[in-house]
Amino acid sequence: MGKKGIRKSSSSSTVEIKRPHIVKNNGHAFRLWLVGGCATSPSPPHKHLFHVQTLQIPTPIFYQLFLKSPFDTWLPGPTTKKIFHVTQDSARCLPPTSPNWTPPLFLPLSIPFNVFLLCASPVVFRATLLYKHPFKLFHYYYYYYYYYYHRCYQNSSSSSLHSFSSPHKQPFTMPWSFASPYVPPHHHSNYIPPSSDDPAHHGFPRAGAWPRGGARGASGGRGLSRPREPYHRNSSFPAEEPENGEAINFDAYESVPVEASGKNVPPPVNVFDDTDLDEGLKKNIKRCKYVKPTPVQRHAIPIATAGRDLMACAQTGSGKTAAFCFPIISGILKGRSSSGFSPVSRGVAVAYPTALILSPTRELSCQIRDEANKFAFQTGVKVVVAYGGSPIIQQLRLLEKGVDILVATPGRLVDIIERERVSLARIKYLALDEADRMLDMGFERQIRKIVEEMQMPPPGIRQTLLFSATFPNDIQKLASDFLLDYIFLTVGRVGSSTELIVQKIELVHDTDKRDKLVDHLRRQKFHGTNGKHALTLVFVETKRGADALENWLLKSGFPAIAIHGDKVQLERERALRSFKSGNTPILVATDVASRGLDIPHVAHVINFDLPRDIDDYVHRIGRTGRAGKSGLATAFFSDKNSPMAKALVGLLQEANQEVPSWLIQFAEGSSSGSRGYGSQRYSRGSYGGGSQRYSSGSYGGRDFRNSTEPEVQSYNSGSCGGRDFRNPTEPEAQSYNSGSCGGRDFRNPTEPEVQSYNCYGSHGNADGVESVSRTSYIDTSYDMQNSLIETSFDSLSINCSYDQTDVKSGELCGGGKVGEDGPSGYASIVPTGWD
Ligand SMILES: Nc1ncnc2c1ncn2[C@@H]1O[C@H](COP(=O)(O)OP(=O)(O)OP(=O)(O)O)[C@@H](O)[C@H]1O
Repeated sequence: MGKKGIRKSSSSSTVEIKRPHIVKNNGHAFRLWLVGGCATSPSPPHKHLFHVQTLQIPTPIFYQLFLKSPFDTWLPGPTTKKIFHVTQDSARCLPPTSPNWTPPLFLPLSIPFNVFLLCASPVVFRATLLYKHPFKLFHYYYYYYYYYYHRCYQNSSSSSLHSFSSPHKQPFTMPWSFASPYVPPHHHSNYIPPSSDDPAHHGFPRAGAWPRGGARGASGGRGLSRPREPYHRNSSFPAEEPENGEAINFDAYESVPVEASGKNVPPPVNVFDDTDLDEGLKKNIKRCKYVKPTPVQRHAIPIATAGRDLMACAQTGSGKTAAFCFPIISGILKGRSSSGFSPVSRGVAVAYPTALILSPTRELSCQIRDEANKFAFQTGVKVVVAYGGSPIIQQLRLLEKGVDILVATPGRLVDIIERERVSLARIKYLALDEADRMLDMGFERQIRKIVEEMQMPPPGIRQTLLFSATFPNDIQKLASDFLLDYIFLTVGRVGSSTELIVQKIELVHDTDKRDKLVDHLRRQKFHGTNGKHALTLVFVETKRGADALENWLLKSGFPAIAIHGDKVQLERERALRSFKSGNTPILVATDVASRGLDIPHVAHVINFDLPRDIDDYVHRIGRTGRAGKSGLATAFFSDKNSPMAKALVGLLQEANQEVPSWLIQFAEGSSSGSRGYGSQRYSRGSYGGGSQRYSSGSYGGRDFRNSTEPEVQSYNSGSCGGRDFRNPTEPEAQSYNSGSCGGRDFRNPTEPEVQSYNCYGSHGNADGVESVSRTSYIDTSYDMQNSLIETSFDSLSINCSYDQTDVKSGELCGGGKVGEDGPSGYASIVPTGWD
């Protein structure tokens, strides 16, 4: 398909699809892919919509047309032989029950949509797409359809297809298992059509007009009513600066412990203006209202812009994404000429990205793509995401147009490389987000294959940046294969996001967990604003458990939705969107949602089932208490979790949390031997033994090189989250803090090269010599208390806010502003794919 069959019409903004691609034909039904926009689109393509203006069916036969609209409902088109027009106006003016009513179709560039046609014989379709410049993107709605339609189609006999043809009076209802729960706004009694001169709406209802239930009621899947989704505000299109910011308390980071180990560590910066970043990028940073760099950014950006390899371990929610995106975007802009794509002999375009960012989950990849797009706004840097669970063809098409930064999950990347549609031969920057997860058992082989066997330039030629909130020594050792003369950076008490997250551990019987959960949820409802629940993320162990709990919560009247790896991508994305928007404020999740996802205003994380690995616990609770906000994390601890007790005790102590006495007893009991979890890791360090890691009191990881601690620079006086495994005796570490940090360089078992910065601003080593034993610096430069933080470019007004209740009392925390259509802030999951 591609550009073939598409003709640019006389109007420069209109394209005509001459030969739509008929994907399926069983004699009765066709699914069309109208893919035409790319022929005429100016860049950047992803920010443009095509509006289907007319759809012509010239064959004089009886037919029934079903259109899949962005409103997620199959609706019958008119039974007529004449040309009919699908226009915004007709959709708006006519009641949905009118025979001539058809829903408007808004198409993002080059994304197919479905037309479902029942007719006696094949017909030829023609459609005209009217190019519209969007203020908002709405495209995500209709990619339900691909999936639902596909399943419906495969599972339906032709007789059931014919049952579609009772048209007009009410929307077509699919079998329950295929039915989308979405109710088009036109069916809502309180729908207020937007005025035509309101560019922000383009025929879509206002946010506040979206009800939670819907006319279709039970069609919302499994007979249980589910909150409906509002339209999505795409914030990757930063056309406007946010109108209202939100004060975030960054005091929490004032004395954050920082430790950097390695040779010649570049000094940190205090403000973005002091960095060597590209000017265009700096403008975008200002647009993001990032007033000051977060601690990890202060240290990581100068290291990365100096071209050094970096392994960085910093608290959840502390801004690691920007810490690796900024240097990459800036580097690309500075060395622009070497990027691009070139054709190969077979005429198939091969994309040559300059930067590759790998992440473990699809949702996180999308989030990174969106963040990167935001930072790269108007710089011309092209960001493309590739992830499984969505049609590869769309991703290939985008890649054909060129890519500077490719964000990908490993499996899909390997697939694309093996199809020879992407080459890694010109990669200058490789970043691994959640690097410890990427190098853990599940992904290691694939990552090695990508990094070592697929033409990627070796360390030294490419720059490698590894980031996570946790970095166990064994993973550091693996990761060090990909790095050259790297710096290991730890920021903060990595295991716990300092005291921002109040952690509560409750002793419960397994059979009582649901009752306990209900207690918490009721309390949250009580504390929510306007009767809304505060956003609550409930983690369970298994996918079946997630489904079961979701169903049970729905039956009990709680607006819940589940996300897990067995759900198709569309369902996963829908669940996340619905949760983020506040429409379904309870998300039941497996660990698929535990890492990286930046969901503003998650007030409460409940570990309904505790994870088996303390690192997973750290990441899970890190979904709240982000970017300086407070948060609450509750864990249900039952007998079977006793092997976790020691790790938990250590973690709670590290984060200055209250440790229940019964938990200490469990910890002591399990230290006498019964761990019961086989060879699984529970924590790092001193509580462990043999091959098991239980705890060390020092969370998050330390540079494994520092078993002698050769080159550590310490920037604060705390106990940091990690240590360089290279520095066991810490001879060369630069220490910016005087504590046990969240990670240590595994290279420093004896810490031979420790560089110490006792107090930020008075760079520790009086003689300026780096290779001295650690001294400490207090990092006081990070005071953003009064800065307005608003990461969204979206200017929709924010009306009400959730209560910020007292952290100490153990009540609901997190707070933040929430509008009628959900919390404010950057809605970072913008799905693009189809399943
Ligand atoms: N300098 C800054 N000023 C204000 N807000 C920031 C700054 N840097 C990042 N943020 C915001 O902080 C939030 C958390 O950032 P991010 O998702 O990058 O955290 P993270 O460290 O990657 O977390 P995780 O470990 O969970 O992946 C985001 O909403 C981001 O927009």
